Amino acid sequence: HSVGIIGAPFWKGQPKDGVEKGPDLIRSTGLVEKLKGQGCSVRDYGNLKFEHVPDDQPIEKVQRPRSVGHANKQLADAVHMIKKDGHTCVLLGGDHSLAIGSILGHAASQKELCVVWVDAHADINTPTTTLTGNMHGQPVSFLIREFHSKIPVMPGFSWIKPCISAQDIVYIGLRDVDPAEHYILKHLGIKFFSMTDVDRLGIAKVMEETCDHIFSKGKRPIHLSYDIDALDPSVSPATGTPVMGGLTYREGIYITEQICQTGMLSALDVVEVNPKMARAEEEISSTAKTAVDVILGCFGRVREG
Ligand SMILES: CN[C@](CCCC[B-](O)(O)O)(CCN1CCCCC1)C(=O)O
Ligand SMILES: [Mn+2]
Ligand SMILES: [Mn+2]
Repeated sequence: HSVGIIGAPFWKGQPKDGVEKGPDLIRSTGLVEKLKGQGCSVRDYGNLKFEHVPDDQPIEKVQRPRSVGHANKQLADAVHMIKKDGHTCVLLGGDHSLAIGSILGHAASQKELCVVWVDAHADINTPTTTLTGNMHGQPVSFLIREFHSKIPVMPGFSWIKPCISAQDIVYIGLRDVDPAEHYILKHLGIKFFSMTDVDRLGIAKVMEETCDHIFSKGKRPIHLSYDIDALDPSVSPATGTPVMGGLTYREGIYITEQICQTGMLSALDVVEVNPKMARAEEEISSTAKTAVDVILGCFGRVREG
């Protein structure tokens, strides 16, 4: 595996500071050394520098829209470059609004990509349906073609062209979905495995059905967007929007082992690690270590040795 790492210390998709410390916290937990230790070649492209966007007043309810749009344009260009350099791209967040740039940058180099979105949340609010105005709850609505007439024009977002269709994305781990989001998921017929489905089917069947769905017309590059809050807060408490009843550590790692097995992983996001949301040092280290283990599982680490 050839891995290109990019850090995006960005927090403006949500209000809680600390998530911008995610990239360096994950690195300090030994990510590069451990990837090399399991035979990967690794290039760390460092962290993006996000310049201040002045007068970034809310638009209706949407908070910090210009900063989010600008940061994601920078990220999209970086991810595109990393893909052209021939790596599987690993984005270290930062909040989940960064998936806009990560997936668009990925799509610029891989036409037929599909998305596996591992998250307690659907992140599919539009600027109109959002209840909080936080853009980390909206990225998917900017990416899906079926929405194109439903997203209001916003400054900083004119560069965005949706790059996937509703059937190109599968969710795993949903357990805190807003009513408007649920309507959108059902209306667009988007495939999802909630925590109820994980309980009913078991994670092995969930992954089997996920791969059947995304590969129904043949294998294609996968973009795995992994929100650390998909995991149970007992495993990864240091995050901004924790929700009880999440994936176990084993389920979270099994997902990565299965995605790795397809041989089609082309880009990975690991987002929403926020050390300031921890109540104790152990909570920071548990969250950071789990984030590293998620990445190692994507690049060939198997528990049998
Ligand atoms: C479920 N939608 C939320 C959370 C988005 C989480 C983003 B992620 O990247 O961490 O997944 C929450 C909306 N609720 C907040 C509490 C009151 C009811 C609405 C939103 O702000 O849109
Ligand atoms: Mn998310
Ligand atoms: Mn989430």
